[in-house]
Parts: sequence; structure tokens; C-alpha cells
Amino acid sequence: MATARQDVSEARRIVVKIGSSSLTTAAGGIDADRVDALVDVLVKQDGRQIVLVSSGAIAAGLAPLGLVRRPADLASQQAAASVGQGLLLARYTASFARYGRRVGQVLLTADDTSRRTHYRNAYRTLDQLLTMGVLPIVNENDTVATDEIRFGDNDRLAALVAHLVHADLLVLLSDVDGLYDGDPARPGARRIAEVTGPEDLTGIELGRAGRAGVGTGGMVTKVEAASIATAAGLPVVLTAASQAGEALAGAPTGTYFRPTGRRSADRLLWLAHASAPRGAVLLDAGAVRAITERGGSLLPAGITGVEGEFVAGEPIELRDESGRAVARGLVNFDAREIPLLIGRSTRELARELGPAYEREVVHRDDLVLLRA
Ligand SMILES: Nc1ncnc2c1ncn2[C@@H]1O[C@H](COP(=O)(O)OP(=O)(O)O)[C@@H](O)[C@H]1O
Ligand SMILES: N[C@@H](CCC(=O)OP(=O)(O)O)C(=O)O
Repeated sequence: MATARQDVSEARRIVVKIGSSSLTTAAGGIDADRVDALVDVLVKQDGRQIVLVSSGAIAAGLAPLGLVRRPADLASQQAAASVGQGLLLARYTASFARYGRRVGQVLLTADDTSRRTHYRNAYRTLDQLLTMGVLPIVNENDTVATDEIRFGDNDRLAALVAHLVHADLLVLLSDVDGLYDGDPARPGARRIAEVTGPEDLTGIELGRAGRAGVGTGGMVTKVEAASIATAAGLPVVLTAASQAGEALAGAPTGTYFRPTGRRSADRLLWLAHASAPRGAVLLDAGAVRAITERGGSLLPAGITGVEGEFVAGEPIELRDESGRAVARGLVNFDAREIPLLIGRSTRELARELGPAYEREVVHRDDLVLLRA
């Protein structure tokens, strides 16, 4: 028998993510009835605050541009997103207006949000919208994101947004009613009611997107999103958009992913999962121990080399002597300055180059360890 989902029914701040495949018609374009059906459910969540992460900008922009499927090149996808995002928001605005509710558009890029000031601003804006009774509708800012820094799918973005807004539940809505042990179209495929940890996922075939030309990422990115959220202490429910009401009420629909970890320092989750490192510094064994075992900052004395082009404030990888990435962090120097610092003490650098050089290469507060 399925276990009761008390943490789901009691959740007060919830991120609901809906995929393109659940919002668009087979011919391309927004399916107004499906948008209305979702909105009908969301407005009934009395006493709860909802943040909606909605995909569908690219899909919504296809038909108006005379395209029949998602184009392969980034520029055309971005053009479609630019046309479609406005249409999508207009549709949501009209649908929520039936109930006298307002919505606010929030477009995020993964890269921006791993920076401290942007992260804080994003939190403040979302929190303020919720306090004012406005329902935020989040999407990736497709028109500016480049291939390297782009999520592409919204599943992982939703997991990070759930963490950002201090939600107590993440609901992923798709065109499939849960995680199956293999391709759900295969006869005999079985729905998995509950995932208690990564061990429950061994042997499961995670396929790519379902309906050709609409969704992206398929189950792979949904399971990744669920792992990010559950490791940060959040329960996750994955189910079909048509079952959103039951899922939010805590009924045993879809797949429930049980939390496996505890909430971690805010922004660092974004640094680990959303940032695209611009380069790397190589660390000697002492520096690796200092950051992995003693929770220390990375000082110039422990650096043996530098790779790539980056400027102060950007995310970089910290690698051990074998080249393995052990951490990610926001660097305090430009790449071209690092050779000057290699192997030298901060005191010596300050004496020779001035007090501006008496600083960590990566401060411990801007550093996240990667799992081995
Ligand atoms: N093991 C699996 N369990 C469930 N669905 C799967 C599995 N493997 C692949 N899929 C496919 O993933 C699709 C959902 O992903 P996607 O198309 O990216 O949806 P969305 O637009 O909702 O993000 C489903 O339609 C399904 O065909
Ligand atoms: N930001 C993109 C999301 C792309 C996408 O298809 O995501 P999803 O349907 O969630 O797999 C959009 O709005 O089109």
C-alpha cells in the first residue's frame, strides 16, 4: 500500500513545474484549455504560496513562426522563445484573471543566479511577489543564454528555484503520470510509486523526451532535478499535469521522491549544479586537504597552475594533481593574474604587489565541494 504523503499535503510554499509537452497542442502553439485546467487547480490551493516554473516558450513560438518542430540551432530556438514567451505569459495572465489573480514574469539564467548579489535579488523579488499575492511564473531567459550556460530543460531550473525560494515541495508535471521502470510506451512497463534514494533508481531506463519536437530532457533531467531537490531536503512528486490537483493534495499519484538530505547553504547549490566553470586552477595536495577536510579557503600558496580565460567573480573549477575536479568556486582574481601568485604566501604578495593582493583566490563562502 502507498504511504501517506503528509509532507506533501502540509507543504505551504510549493514550486510547480510544467513541461512544454503538457501545454501545447500537437500542431504547435499553446493549448488554452490545458493552461486553464492547470490554473483552475493552482488557484484552489488556499493558504499555500505557489511559484510556477513553466516551459513552453519555444513550443508556443513555433506555429506563429511557421515552424513545425523545435529547430536544432540555438538562434532559431531563441527567436521562437522570444515570440512564444510573450504569448505564453499573455495566456497565463488571462487565465488567472478569470479568478482576479495576478501573475509576474521572472526570467532567470543559471549563470547569473550563482552570483551572490543576483541570487539575493532573485530571492527578494520572488518573495515579494508571493507576499503581494502575485503568482510568479518562472522560465529560463532563453533569449540570452548561450549553449554552454543554458539549462535547456526546466526540470533542474525548477529544483534550484524550489531551493532558492525555500519551498517545502517540488511538483514536476509532465505528459507521463510518473517514473516508469523503462519506456512507458513499452507493454508491461511499471510505474514506480516511491523512490527512497538513489539505490531505487538502479536498473531503471531513463529515456529522453517523449513527444518529438516538444519537450527536452525527458526523464533524465526530471530524475536529476528530483535528486537535487531531495538531497537539499525537499520532497518531490512527479506526475501528469492532469493529476496536478490530486498530487498537490498528497494523494498517492505519480512518483514520490523522499527527501534524502538536509537543506544546504543557499547559493552553493546553484554553484554546484547551474554554473558553467570558465576555467580551472590546479591545487597541490595540501590545498586539496585544506578545502576538503578543513573547510578552508583556497590561498595562492596552494596553487600550481591555471587553465582557461576567466575574470574575477566568475565560477571556476578547483582540480587536484590528477586533474579531478574537487570543488567549484567564485574566483577573486583574473586568470592572467594567477601566474603571479602561484605558490606564494598572501603576506609576501601584499608586501610586493600591494594590499589588494592579500586575499584568498577562492573564499570558503564561495566554494562548494563536488561529490567524489
Ligand atoms: N523511465 C521513464 N519513465 C517515464 N517516462 C519516460 C521514461 N523514459 C522516458 N520517458 C519519456 O519522458 C517524457 C517526458 O519528458 P519530456 O518530453 O521532456 O516532458 P516535459 O515537456 O514534461 O518536460 C515522457 O513523455 C516519456 O515518454
Ligand atoms: N525554456 C524552454 C524550456 C524548454 C523545454 O522544452 O523544457 P521542458 O518541456 O520542461 O523539457 C521553453 O520555455 O521553451
